[in-house]
Parts: sequence; C-alpha cells; structure tokens
Amino acid sequence: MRFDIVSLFPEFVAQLAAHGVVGRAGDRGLLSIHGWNPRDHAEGNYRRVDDRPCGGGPGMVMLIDPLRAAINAAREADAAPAKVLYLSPQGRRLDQAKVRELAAAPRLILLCGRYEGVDERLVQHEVDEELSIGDYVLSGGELAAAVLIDAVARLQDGALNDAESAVQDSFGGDGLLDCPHYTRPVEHELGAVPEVLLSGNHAGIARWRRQQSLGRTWLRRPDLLDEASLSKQDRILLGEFRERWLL
Ligand SMILES: Nc1nonc1C(=O)NCc1ccc(Cl)cc1
Repeated sequence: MRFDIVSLFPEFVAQLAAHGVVGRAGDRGLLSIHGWNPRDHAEGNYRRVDDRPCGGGPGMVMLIDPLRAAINAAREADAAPAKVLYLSPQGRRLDQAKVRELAAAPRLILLCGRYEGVDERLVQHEVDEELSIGDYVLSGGELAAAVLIDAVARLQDGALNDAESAVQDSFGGDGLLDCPHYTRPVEHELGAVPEVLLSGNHAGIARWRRQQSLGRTWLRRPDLLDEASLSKQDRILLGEFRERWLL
C-alpha cells in the first residue's frame, strides 16, 4: 500500500510512521510513504502557500494552486488509482470499520491542512473524503494523518505477527472494549491478580475475559454495545455482570 502525504511538514508524518509496526511494515515492503510539500509548487519568490481569508477574520487560508499541484504530482507518481482524503474536524469520524475499508485501497493521498483552513474550492474539487480522528482541534492535519496511517498499516497482510493480530482482534475486532490485563507479580501492594487468571482453566479464563469486555463496554461505551448482535452466551455473561454490578 502506498501513502502520499501532502503537507507543509511531510517529513514530520514520515518520521512518525518510521517506528514500530508501521516502520517494520515499511521495511517488509508492505507499504511506502511519500511526502509532497505544496511549498515546492508555490509561485513567486515568497513561494506563498496561504493568504488572508476572504471576508476578513483571523488567520490564513491555504491557497488552491500549490495544494492542487502537490496533489497532482502525487497522483502522477504512481499508476494506481488514488483516493484523496482530507483530515479535518469537519470530516466524518474515523472508526475501525472505516479503517478496514481504507486498508483495502491500493493507495491513499492524505491532505494535511495548516492555519485556519484550506480553500473550500480545493476541498470540493480534489478531495474524495474528509475524515476526522476526533472532536478536538489540532494545529494541523499531520498528526491525524499519522493516526490514520498507523491504524490502516496494521491491517496490511503481514504487518502483524500472531500475537499482535490477537491483540488487534481483542481491541477492535468484535467492536467491544478490551478486557483488563495483568502480569507479574501476582501479589502487589496495588492488589492481586484475579484468581481465575491463575487457575489454568482456559475455558474459564476465556469466559471471564469475554464477560469483562462485555461488562466494560456496557459501563463505559454503551453506544458500542449492539445487544442485538450478541450471542446467547454473551447475553448470559452480560446479564451476570449487570446483576453483580447492580447488587
Ligand atoms: N480533529 C481532527 N481530525 O482530523 N484532523 C483534525 C484536526 O484537528 N486537524 C487540524 C487542522 C486541519 C486542517 C487545517 Cl487547514 C488546520 C488544522
């Protein structure tokens, strides 16, 4: 999979993606990341990439032409059809289902804005989808792009080893929150490890973990809990958890 980053700080995103799972996926040839800086396509000796907002108001707006030239340079760099994504708080919320959909694309061009915004005409004509990683305001789209790259890269075949894949599944695989995790020491001033995890009873351990995932999702993120899609066993486990909780 190929990622093209259109940004005034392309090296910033590439650097974030150079570590850990994503860096390893790159080393394995599972993905590549290329940076395109609109400033390299800006005219004049000041090489402007932004200008005052029409209608007044604070801050600056990114100009159409340098961004458009950078996007087109990225498009032409590879024959595969490209989807252009713009990261901004005004976009559709990124979730694991969307990440899975994006992971199937041969390449993605990620437009990272700075300042107060990007000229809307560029967004309307060059952007296929506007995506938000959450309802808060960052200083630019680069960190959001790095988040998207990380989540999408993990889903590339061969990016994760078996253990990592299992963790991936427990986190977002079935849409529930993850269960709690413990490691040594078994006894600690902060408390003990739940007995069931020390029992060696693998069915009991799996049952407890599933019940914790269900219970936590119910308590913390009921919006994620689609009770309709729960198995009969899930509903029994959740019912037990709720009774104990409400005692
Ligand atoms: N939340 C988010 N999810 O995706 N992106 C964000 C975000 O805050 N971007 C900052 C940003 C985006 C565009 C421009 Cl022009 C300036 C700053």
